[in-house]
Amino acid sequence: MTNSDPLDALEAVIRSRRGGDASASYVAALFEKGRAKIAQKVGEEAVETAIAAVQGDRAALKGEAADLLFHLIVLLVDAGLRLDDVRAELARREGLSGLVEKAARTAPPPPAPVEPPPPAAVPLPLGQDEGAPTAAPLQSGSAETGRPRPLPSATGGF
Ligand SMILES: N=c1c2ncn([C@@H]3O[C@H](COP(=O)(O)OP(=O)(O)OP(=O)(O)O)[C@@H](O)[C@H]3O)c2ncn1[C@@H]1O[C@H](COP(=O)(O)O)[C@@H](O)[C@H]1O
Repeated sequence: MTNSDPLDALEAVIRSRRGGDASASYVAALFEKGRAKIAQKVGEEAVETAIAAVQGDRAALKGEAADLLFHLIVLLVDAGLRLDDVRAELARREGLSGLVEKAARTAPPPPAPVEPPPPAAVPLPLGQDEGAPTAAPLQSGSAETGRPRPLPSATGGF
């Protein structure tokens, strides 16, 4: 099978260099140095890419972007990922505006549930003093503890 995408072809070559002769292959030497070194190269190339862009140097930007992509693929391969994994992630995001996604990320948390108000005092019927028996309370107490039970919420409880 032929690789028509140059990035796929490059990924295949990079993959084939794992465990190779570090004295004969830059990629094999990178793998040998380890993930921290590869990640450092990605960081350096990213900074150089950004500098070239800010300086408006299109030729340098093209070269640095190529260096960045190359080292990023080495890092992905070292981490056991494929370009197809990145493509799938980008496809998953297709159609989701970065502005919408960011707004959802920074949305304030929903308000805390409101505690029900304490039960209102039951007014005494006219002519009845405090010592006399009163009407049954709106809220019945627990038979076991005598403490008032919490009011049920409108939605059936918390
Ligand atoms: N696309 C590239 C590619 N892009 C950049 N580079 C190398 O990446 C290095 C980056 O340059 P720097 O000056 O930043 O790095 P450095 O100073 O050499 O490295 P450090 O001392 O910082 O570790 C250079 O040596 C470039 O030649 C690449 N090396 C290889 N490839 C591809 O990878 C394939 C396999 O390469 P080998 O494994 O070397 O056969 C090649 O056929 C190419 O297709």
